[in-house]
Amino acid sequence: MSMGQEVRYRVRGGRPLNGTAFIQGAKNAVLPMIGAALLAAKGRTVLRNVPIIEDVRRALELAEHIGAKVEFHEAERTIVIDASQLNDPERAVLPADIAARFRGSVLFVPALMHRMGRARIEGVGGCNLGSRNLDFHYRGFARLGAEVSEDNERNHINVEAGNLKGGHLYLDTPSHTGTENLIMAAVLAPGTTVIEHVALEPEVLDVIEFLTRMGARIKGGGTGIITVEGVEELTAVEHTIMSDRIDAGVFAMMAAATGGDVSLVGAHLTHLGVARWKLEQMGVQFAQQGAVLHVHRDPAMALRPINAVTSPYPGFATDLQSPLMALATLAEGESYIHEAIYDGRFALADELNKMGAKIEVDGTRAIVHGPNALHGAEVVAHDLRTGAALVLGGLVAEGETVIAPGYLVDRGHAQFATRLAALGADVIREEPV
Ligand SMILES: CC(=O)N[C@H]1[C@@H](OP(=O)(O)OP(=O)(O)OC[C@H]2O[C@@H](n3ccc(=O)[nH]c3=O)[C@H](O)[C@@H]2O)O[C@H](CO)[C@@H](O)[C@@H]1O
Ligand SMILES: C=C(OP(=O)(O)O)C(=O)O
Repeated sequence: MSMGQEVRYRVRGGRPLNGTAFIQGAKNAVLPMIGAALLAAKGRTVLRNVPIIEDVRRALELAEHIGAKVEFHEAERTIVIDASQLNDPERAVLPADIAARFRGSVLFVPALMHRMGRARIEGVGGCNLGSRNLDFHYRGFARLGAEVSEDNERNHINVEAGNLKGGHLYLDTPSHTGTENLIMAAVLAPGTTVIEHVALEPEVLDVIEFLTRMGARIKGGGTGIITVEGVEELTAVEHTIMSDRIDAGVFAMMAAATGGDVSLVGAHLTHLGVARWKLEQMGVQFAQQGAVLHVHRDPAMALRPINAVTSPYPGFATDLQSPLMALATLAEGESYIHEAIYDGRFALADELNKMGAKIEVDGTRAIVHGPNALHGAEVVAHDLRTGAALVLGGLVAEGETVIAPGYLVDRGHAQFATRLAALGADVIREEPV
């Protein structure tokens, strides 16, 4: 696609962010919850506080494709899902044209296994961040009794799952979606399943809460070891999705970059983990007042440089590494960033360098030589968070920054331009005509 035919973000820098912004519901909680809703054979699931993002639209298309009835009431930010008709094994397919557009598609596999006895995965997408294997998922399904085979010629994965039963599972590293997927595979498998070395992310706990409300028996959320007692059926229930800590982190960093003063409705400091402390060290001031997080950065004080290493929660979130890199270009001195989750998440550095930054990358380590006066440029959003980080860069750059493809930003941030404009930023989302 050429730049003229796609959504792009156009940002003119120089205005501090001030005012109140609403933090969206969590992308990385709603996607597993849509997968979990498909486990209920009766009734209608109601999910509230749903972010209006492209990944949710793709997930709903996928749910319809396999036979669910879905309604997305956007004004109410509510999804209603009826999965009672998920019984045609011929439809147990995740087609590449939808599934390859977002990572969360892999979270549909447990529902296909339990409801239809099989699954064929023709593609799984997600941001291109280097190698992103799914071996922990498939190995776990196999230990629960599924037969997983690879069709190398077509690049498909076939899963036969007639008789799942509880088992002892583990993850090599605490994979976020891996944890959610193995829990969902276990909740309807007869017997006890123990899963060791699981993820502790707040979204995982929200998914456990949702599944528990549906009737699942899950213990140990947040401890690193989870025990699941299989139940016979799950019921459709109502749930309000937690707020998106990455969206909150991005808005906080944008306020920091511009020397602004914002109130983030729904944001929680505790969900930021180590990112909170790193931003405080840089000179950002936080105050939690109930469900509102106040963020301030004194424009008269220079931002301090920082060292950060990404790691699973509560470590510094890899999804916040990109906006941190953009913020660090403004800090007085050298910042060191080590990306320890993904081996290819530094595509942002070259784009920021086009805007006047001085960032050196060596494998999974980067040095940001600040401070730099950024200037506008035409830049490429290689992935979702690179896109958001470039919008951050644009907010402090001299002149105009044009960021494309905007689709990647729209995958994960709802009404991004509208919310930023409400804070006083000059950001426009341009649609192709
Ligand atoms: C939809 C969703 O929730 N996406 C989030 C989720 O992605 P996702 O769940 O895909 O990330 P994981 O935690 O699984 O991946 C972390 C690391 O483990 C590796 N790995 C993972 C699974 C596996 O079977 N084999 C394997 O080797 C991956 O290649 C990666 O290097 O957590 C990431 C890490 O916080 C975030 O960046 C993503 O925003
Ligand atoms: C990497 C991300 O998402 P996904 O796992 O959906 O690609 C992200 O949210 O930054």
